[in-house]
Amino acid sequence: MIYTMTLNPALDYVMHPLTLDMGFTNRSSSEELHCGGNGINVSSLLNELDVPNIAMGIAGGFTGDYLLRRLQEKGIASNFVCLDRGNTRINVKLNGIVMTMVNGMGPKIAPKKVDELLDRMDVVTSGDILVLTGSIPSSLPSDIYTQIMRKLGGRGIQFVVDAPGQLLMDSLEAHPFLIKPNNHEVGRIFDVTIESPEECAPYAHKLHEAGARNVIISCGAHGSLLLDENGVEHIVPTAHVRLVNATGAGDSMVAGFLAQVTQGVDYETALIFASACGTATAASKGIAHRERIDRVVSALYKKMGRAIPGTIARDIEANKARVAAEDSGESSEGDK
Ligand SMILES: O=P(O)(O)OC[C@@]1(O)O[C@H](CO)[C@@H](O)[C@@H]1O
Repeated sequence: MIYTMTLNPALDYVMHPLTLDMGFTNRSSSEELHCGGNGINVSSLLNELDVPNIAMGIAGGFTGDYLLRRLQEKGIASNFVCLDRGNTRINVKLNGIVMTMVNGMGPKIAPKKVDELLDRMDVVTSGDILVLTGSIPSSLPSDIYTQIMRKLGGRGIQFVVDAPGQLLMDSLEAHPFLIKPNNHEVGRIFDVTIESPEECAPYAHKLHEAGARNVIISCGAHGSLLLDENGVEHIVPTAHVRLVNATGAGDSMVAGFLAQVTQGVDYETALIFASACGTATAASKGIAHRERIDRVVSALYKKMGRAIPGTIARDIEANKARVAAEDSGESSEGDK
């Protein structure tokens, strides 16, 4: 089973302002509300791909109730500690000419709620994957990810960590199965400016030597690099799409990679699929749906001049058949 952990979930309120003049009232042309927070995004994409997973975390107040209800409606299994006071944050994403984000701080979390969460983590057992991703609310100890990994260490659990700066570096002592920073985050860690996957390679090796087993570094439209646990570098480009909203694109990559490697697929194929999932979300309002992922997978293989591997091609065909069957079911329902 794959578990995702979102300590500071959010409702992502996406606005599309036509202007952004500081000090004046600006008007948005449309708005959307999505369930957010990195772990929840990973769970949402896994759910699109029908990969069993459970979203864990801490939620509170009316926003937390809404979030948990939406997860349930979408069929995403969850195991959240509920706060007695305080609201899950609302993160504002201003999707104008330049994307601007204002992320909330999140509610205060009482120590007994942290203990409750740590107790609940005993459900994660040998053979499971635990994805630790996203910011840590300021009222929680800054080493909470390390605490969780130490508590669960030695139980045959694989950790995936997608966190900024020191949080990521501290996690390496637990030899995570996968880390996935982007080029900017890696640049900040090593105090360098890097754009392309090729430029990221020396830093991926440093992260590997420091303890990470697989290192993916995403570089936006420049593509992405995977240094796998055998020390082999893989570089894939990005399919060309119209950018709609990059929020959750990195989380979608993590989900896409896990969806493939848990089926025993080779690392290069998993990276290509991960890249397509990230791109599909960047081209979507919210986390990508299955149909768009399939279209982007096909476009990416075409761009690379390669045939789609059999297992993925069969999944795409099966999904097309499912959608067609649902559509014809709907139209015959409508005829009644
Ligand atoms: O404030 P954090 O925890 O660093 O980031 C939270 C967040 O920006 O990340 C996700 C995208 O990856 C969004 O769904 C969410 O709003």
